[in-house]
This record gives sequence, structure tokens and C-alpha cells, in this order.
Amino acid sequence: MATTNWTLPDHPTLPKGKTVAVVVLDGWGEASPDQYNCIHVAQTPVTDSLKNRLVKAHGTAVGLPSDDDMGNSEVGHNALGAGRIFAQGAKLVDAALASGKIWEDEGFNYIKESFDKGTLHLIGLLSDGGVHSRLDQVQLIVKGASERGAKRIRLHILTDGRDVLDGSSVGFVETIEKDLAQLREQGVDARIASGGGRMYVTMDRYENDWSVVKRGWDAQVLGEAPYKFPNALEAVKTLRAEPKANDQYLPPFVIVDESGKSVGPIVDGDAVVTFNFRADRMVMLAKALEFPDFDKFDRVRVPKIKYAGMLQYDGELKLPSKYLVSPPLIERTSGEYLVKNGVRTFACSETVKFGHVTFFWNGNRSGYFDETREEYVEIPSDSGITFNEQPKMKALEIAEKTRDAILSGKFDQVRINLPNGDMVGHTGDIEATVVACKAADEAVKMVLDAVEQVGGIYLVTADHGNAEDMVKRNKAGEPMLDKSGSIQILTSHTLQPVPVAIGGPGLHPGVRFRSDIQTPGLANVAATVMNLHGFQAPADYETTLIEVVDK
Ligand SMILES: O=C(O)[C@H](O)COP(=O)(O)O
Ligand SMILES: [Mn+2]
Ligand SMILES: [Mn+2]
Repeated sequence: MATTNWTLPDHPTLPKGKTVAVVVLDGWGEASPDQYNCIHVAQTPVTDSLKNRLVKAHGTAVGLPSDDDMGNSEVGHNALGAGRIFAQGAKLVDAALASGKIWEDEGFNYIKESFDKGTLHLIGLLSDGGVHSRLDQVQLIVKGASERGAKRIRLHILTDGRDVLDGSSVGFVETIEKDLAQLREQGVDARIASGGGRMYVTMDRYENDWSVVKRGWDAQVLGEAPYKFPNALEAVKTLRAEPKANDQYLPPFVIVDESGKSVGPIVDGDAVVTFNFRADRMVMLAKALEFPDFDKFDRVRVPKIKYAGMLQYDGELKLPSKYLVSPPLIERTSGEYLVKNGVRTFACSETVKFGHVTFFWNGNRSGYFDETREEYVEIPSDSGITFNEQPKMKALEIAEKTRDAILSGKFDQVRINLPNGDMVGHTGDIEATVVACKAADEAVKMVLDAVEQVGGIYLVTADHGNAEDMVKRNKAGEPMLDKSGSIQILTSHTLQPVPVAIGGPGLHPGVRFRSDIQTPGLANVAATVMNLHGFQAPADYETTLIEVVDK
């Protein structure tokens, strides 16, 4: 393997030594101004005043299978940090299924060893959102595993309503139940065994609230939950009606037989696959399943299982150790280059997005490259609430810490994520999302004021759209209505482009956005940031967005 030359060439014109603030507004796209565009409705004077260039943040521009795929935080921050477009989990799993390689590799052969005597359990997000998982892939795994000897299959589903419309869980359950019924006709004992809403059961992230993972453990592994149903369709329909939970927050349930016994606890000798390809909301469960000295909650019973992830979720921790598809190998990220070229770096967000500007930014790698030159600060997020209850979240605290980092003179780059537009946008609460966008704008102001004071440079951008469009639209772009005549709230991300704004007193006056890049995307930002630090990007990086004209 060729050794990497980490030394970045000097930029021909742009100086070194300027403080550069990189601000990622999570879920902040560009869309027509109307009442469902919360960024437009909110008072956002600071971001409104910035001069933007729009870049693509979805689909093939960020390594997703097609341009019908909305962007998301993982692929967005990967592209921002890595400066190149890598085929992402969704695409890699598609390819492994299409070629059949998934069945030949080590991961599947490992879990297959249990098929003779044990049950195959599949745990993950059941939707066609394509952000964490995809229903068609789950269908192919169920079918493929049964064709290859799995005689007893149990699904542990997490309902979505966040990357897809609320209420769509019913249709997804119907689809998978049809497949399972067909398998039963062929003599395979295949059933859904448990479930719950993704935000309340299992899919916490960055260790914000372990009780979420514990609720899932109790249902999936121990077969215990406050709600018991004879089948999953009845479970989802009933829990949506009473206690009137939405898909994201359905309470945990288990499916029981006539005698009231759970149909699918995980026991010694079983195999488990977590079928999400995206890491952030599966890695906590992976730890509970795999770490022998796990101490985040009492697991009560730790079955001896063969476990594989759809992908490996953390390359540093090698977690899980077995996986069905190899993750994208995202190396030589801009963060690593810049640190190795002496750029002292500060990264900050609150818990729910902390890994976005560290782990995802650095190519799905946790930890520092060089702890003498880096400081990552995590502001604890609120837990146990939906963020429309506290739409300002920790934006002010993030901004204060960042301001202090800028003014301290200890850092050359400060890199932050402001979660408000995204996290509140996902709740579908339009009024709260307007408050959220205002709070993010105020945070940007505080950061830009500090940049002004130190003669620095800012680059403000976003990872994908969300808050700029809160309604499901038809092909003509008109809001769609549900059966009762109310507008259909869009809780998910969008396909919209996102802004990139560059400025500040330290910016060379000749810097312009180039006009010769046909369709720039998020991956063009890394080379741009390197330029702002006075370096040229490596030759295989997507090209910079800027040029310097004589001034
Ligand atoms: O995990 C989530 O919250 C959503 O599925 C996607 O949102 P994110 O990509 O902005 O994190
Ligand atoms: Mn995001
Ligand atoms: Mn989001």
C-alpha cells in the first residue's frame, strides 16, 4: 500500500493562519418561500444576509443510490469532511445483494452456522426511508436467509415516521407480513416478534439516553414489554389509536401466542442481524449485544448468539466484529489532513449531533487524530423529550462555547453543527420549527460576531434540507391533503439544495465562487475549507468552490 503524503501544498494566493469557522446548519435547505418553509417564516436576519452558492446535498452527489434519495446527516457530513463521494451503505448493500456476494462473505456464513438449531433474529428500522435501512433490502435478506437454511425467523421491527410519513408504518408492516405468510406456507416459521417506535425504542444515538436501548433489549431479547398483541398489524394500529402514539414514538410491544408467551425472545444458540446500514442509531445496541463487560443497563440475560451488523458500524472499535457488507472505507479526510498540517481544530455540537461533526466528519472514525491539536466539546442534549418542547435546544450554549474557542486564539478551525432546523423539523411541529430556525440564526450571529472580532473567515452551510419544507407535495409542488382534509406534514428530510456562504474580514478580497462547476455538491466544501486555511486540496478531492481574482 502506498504511504500517504500528508503534506498539503500551499495555496498560491490565500494566506495561512486565519481562524476559519465552519458552521453546519442541520436540516437547512433552500426552497420557495411559503408558509411551510419555516426558515422563511422565522426571523433569520443573519443567515438571510449571507451570500450563498447552492450545492447538491442528496442522491448521487453524496453517494446514495439515486437522485430520488434525500440527503441525510451521515452521508452529508461524510461528504463535507471527506471531500470525495463514496458509495454509501445503502448503495453497498444494494450491490452486495444484486451480485449475491452478501451470501458468500464471512458475515452471513457466520450467522448461518446457527440456522440448524437456532432462530435468526432481524432487528432494525422498517421503512423505505433509505436513511438507516430499506424495506426492500430487509425483504431480500429474509428471503435469501430462508433459501439458505433459516427455518425459524423473527423480526424485531422499529417503526419510522421520521424518514417517511407518519402512519406509513401500517403499510410497511402489511408488506412484510405478506412475505412472512408466504414463507410460512413454505414451511418456514417466520414472524414478527416485537416492535416499537424508533425514537422511543432502540434507536437512540451518541449515548444520549440508554433507557431507549434498554426498552428495545427488554422486548427483543427478554421478550418483555408493557404491550402484548397477537400480531404486529394489530399492535401498530392499536397503539397509534390509543395511547395515540405516532410511528416514531410507539411504545414497545411483543407478539405473544395463545398462552400469552412471547413468540421470539433471543436465546442461546440464536443468530442476530441488525439490518440498519447506518451506524449512529445502531451502534448502542451493537455494544449491548457484543460487549462482554457492558454496563450501561442491566441486560438481565445475555444470550450466547452469533451476531452480525448489516455493516460494521465503528471501524475504530471494530464493532460489530462480524458484518454482512463492508462499510465504505473513508480515509484521508480533510480533518486528518488539516490537523497533520498544523491546523488546530475545535469541534462542537450537542449530544444528538455531536458525532456528526466528529465521527461522520472524520469518515466514521471516533476519537482524535492528534489530541494535542484537537478539542471536541459535547454539550449534553435534553433527553426524554421531543424537541418541539424545547426548540431552541442547546444552540446558544454551542454558540457560546464556539465564541470562546474563537476568541481564545487557541484554534485555527472551529467546526460546529446547529441541530435545531433538523431535530425540530422531524417532529413535524411547524410553529416549533420556526422558533428552532430563529434560535439557529441567533447562534450563527454569535459565531460570526466572534469571527469578525478576530479577523477570521466563516463558511456556513448545511448537510441536507428539512425545515425549509414541512409539507408533502404532489408533482406540481402543491401541498397534499390526507383523508381528513388536513395537510400532510413532512417530518423527513428533503431533496432540496443547501447554501454555502463564505465571508468574514479575513477573507481575501479577491475570493469568488467559481462559475465553472456544473453541479457542485457537499463534497466540494472540503477543498474549499482547505483553501481558506491557505492550502491546496489533494488532487483526488472534489474541486474547490472558490477562485481568487485580482483585486
Ligand atoms: O436519524 C435521524 O434522526 C433521521 O433518520 C435522519 O436525520 P439526520 O440524518 O439529520 O440525523
Ligand atoms: Mn442532518
Ligand atoms: Mn435529520
